[in-house]
Amino acid sequence: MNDRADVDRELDCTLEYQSFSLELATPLETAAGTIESRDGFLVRIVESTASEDDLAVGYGEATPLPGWTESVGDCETALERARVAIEDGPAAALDAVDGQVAARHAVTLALGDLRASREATPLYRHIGRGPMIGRVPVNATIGDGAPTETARAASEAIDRGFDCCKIKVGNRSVEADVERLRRTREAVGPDIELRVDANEAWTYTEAKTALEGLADLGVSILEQPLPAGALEGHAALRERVQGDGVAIALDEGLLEHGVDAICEAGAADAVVLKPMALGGIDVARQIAAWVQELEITPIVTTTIDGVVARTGAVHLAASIPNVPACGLATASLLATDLGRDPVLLEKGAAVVPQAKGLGVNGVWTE
Ligand SMILES: O=C(O)CCC(=O)C1=CC=C[C@@H](O)[C@@H]1C(=O)O
Ligand SMILES: [Mg+2]
Repeated sequence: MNDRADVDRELDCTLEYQSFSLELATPLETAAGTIESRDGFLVRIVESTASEDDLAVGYGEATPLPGWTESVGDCETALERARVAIEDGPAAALDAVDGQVAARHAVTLALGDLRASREATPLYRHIGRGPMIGRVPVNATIGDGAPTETARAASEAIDRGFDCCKIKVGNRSVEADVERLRRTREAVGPDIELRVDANEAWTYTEAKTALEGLADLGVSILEQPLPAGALEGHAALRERVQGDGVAIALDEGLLEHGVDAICEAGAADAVVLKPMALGGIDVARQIAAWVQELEITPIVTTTIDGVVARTGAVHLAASIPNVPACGLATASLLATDLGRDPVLLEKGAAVVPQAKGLGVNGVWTE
């Protein structure tokens, strides 16, 4: 913090971190592999001044994911650097985690939580400076499974109040995946939004074939059908699907190419913003504002994180005007969590915490 008040306050910051391991209730099957557990670090930053009672605390979470972020080892090394560097102030701690996206996510989230708490404002209003937002729309996340299993999981999600489901594809033949979506559409009816995520699994020909079937089933978004590098391929798919309602979203492609290249190639209708993979909700918020200027839709998702990072992603989504359904309802994928979840899911939306800061408590083990 560098406003006038801070100089007068002689701020003193400490940073600590604790490792954790969270099992998934059921492994999440994706075309990029199976996610069985989430190992990471809880981060706490305490800012104090000479006066005893002037203490502020912020929490962050670094949950590396292979293929998306640095390794757990590199993350821990970066956090140790930040633990020492913060004696010279928050900016030094940020320098210490530069280039390590999960570690930077944790430090920036803890600083954001701390600063928003000092402002006595919810984190989403601290980062977006926008109006009060009560809820953000969310999608259910459904992994790869047999047609009957997929249709059942989607029906259960609808029964729990969701009106949007994102289904993992790309592990089977295109015909088998289209059949999975057909059975799901039969089970949930015409009014539920269905999206699919292929995690780079298809060739252009496979994606073209899939799109014909998916369009007939009213699928709204096809996420990352081709390898991350294939910008021209995604642009060509977009030209093919003009008017048939299937939008192309880039996820891994955003991390590979960035916004400029995607926009220049005309490769995406939407981009997926994963704060953990982008290095923080601050970075993701800037990208969201940028792509909305370019009439590209931002969609926020977790990286199947603990409650601290997941709640940070909810605040990020709440700070983005007119955000569509986001991949934030991943708490149920975890068998255990870091602490109580301040985010209630109801009627297809996440109720945004209005407490000061992040709004997560009881996660730190003394
Ligand atoms: O978007 C969602 O519904 C939840 C997040 C999600 O699907 C993912 C999180 C992390 C890695 C991937 O398996 C996957 C994705 O590719 O979007
Ligand atoms: Mg994805």
